[in-house]
Amino acid sequence: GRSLGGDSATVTSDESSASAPVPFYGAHQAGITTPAQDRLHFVALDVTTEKKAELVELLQEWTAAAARMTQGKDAGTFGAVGGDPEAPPDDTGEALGLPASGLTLTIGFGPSLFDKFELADRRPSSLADLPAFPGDALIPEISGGDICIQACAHDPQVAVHAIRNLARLGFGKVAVRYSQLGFGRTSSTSRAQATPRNLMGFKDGTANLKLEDTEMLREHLWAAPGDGPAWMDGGTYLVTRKIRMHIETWDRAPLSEQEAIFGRDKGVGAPLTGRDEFDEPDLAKTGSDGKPVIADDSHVRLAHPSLHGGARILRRGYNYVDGSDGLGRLDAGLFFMAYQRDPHKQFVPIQQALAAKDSLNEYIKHVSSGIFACPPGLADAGDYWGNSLFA
Ligand SMILES: C=CC1=C(C)c2cc3[nH]c(cc4nc(cc5[nH]c(cc1n2)c(C)c5CCC(=O)O)C(CCC(=O)O)=C4C)c(C)c3C=C
Ligand SMILES: [Fe+2]
Repeated sequence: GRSLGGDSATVTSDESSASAPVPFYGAHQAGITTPAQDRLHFVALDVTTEKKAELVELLQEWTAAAARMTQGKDAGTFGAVGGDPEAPPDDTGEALGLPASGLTLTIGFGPSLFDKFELADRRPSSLADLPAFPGDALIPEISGGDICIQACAHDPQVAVHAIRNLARLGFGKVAVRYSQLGFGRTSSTSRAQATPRNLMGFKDGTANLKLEDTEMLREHLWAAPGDGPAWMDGGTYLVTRKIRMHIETWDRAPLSEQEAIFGRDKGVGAPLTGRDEFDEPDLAKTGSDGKPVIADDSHVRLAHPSLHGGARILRRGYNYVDGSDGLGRLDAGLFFMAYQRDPHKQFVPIQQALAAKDSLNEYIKHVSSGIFACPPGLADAGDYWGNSLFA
């Protein structure tokens, strides 16, 4: 990992997979199909400089720092303690001695960025603002953003360090709009991962798109040539929704009601029509009362691809607890993140169905929303975040 004195990080073979680095370069950005790490620090920023050249320069500095930090190195070449004692260090230091911890840094560009720097004609139609949904209680101050950066790692200190150093580099050019910490990944994105649980106690991620589903990822995740502007080929679109849970009310709901809401069993995670977690839900099956076993207003039925022309999304959300709300209730829920080829054909119809009649709605409230275009991956150190957009 990072050692005192800066640029000498090495990865030794005895490092466990939780501490090992994830490659930064590749056809697609890391942090999307990367098996979901345990921790999240997500930040949305607004561009404050009016000079395009300053923004491009920042994106280049960010890319260099991200390439270093994801490999377990300091943000800058001198490091936290290796530089001129009369100057502020080029790394803040709180990750000294810590390994890469699976850190991934994933960038996305929000619709509002394209109102600046005469970028309007480069804005993909898939990046159109999301419509309002019934029940939305969005707080503008924690929604939107010109740019987002998702930091995921197995160590929260490493994720926080990465975002802090990128924000530091952005001083005077961008301003942090909001940021969100998350824990306990609420989705598995690989078949090798056990399915984790959300704060309602249910397994979350069972029917998710997984990195092994190469064919489905091509169809549902990655923007392809002809989809939109060429700068997004090989990229994908991120939708974020901060969804607060009325935890105390939920905790007083009977188990049978909780299971009916999701259409799945709480222990194993099996559909109410099956026995094992990965059994396919049988949406046509009726019980002895003649009603569907998986209720018409259950979450799994309303979100199921069969109701949305086969649309699927890659969910990659995290649990959050932001302390308590001053009224004796936990301020907690799900920071939902989903990647897809076109949010207006995937997230939007699914969320329209959920917002209209999901029985879960009694227990949740959407308080923040974001949509971002995440460009393709970088080939090598000569490339930088946003190169395909600004070039
Ligand atoms: C619009 C997309 C979705 C939102 C918003 C959403 C919120 C949300 N979900 C849970 C918990 C579970 N979701 C589950 C399945 C599931 N959810 C979505 C979409 C949204 N969820 C989809 C597409 C699916 C898969 C449907 C299918 O193909 O069967 C499950 C079941 C287990 C699983 O497959 O992951 C749970 C549990 C919460 C708590 C929540 C908001 C707080
Ligand atoms: Fe869901």
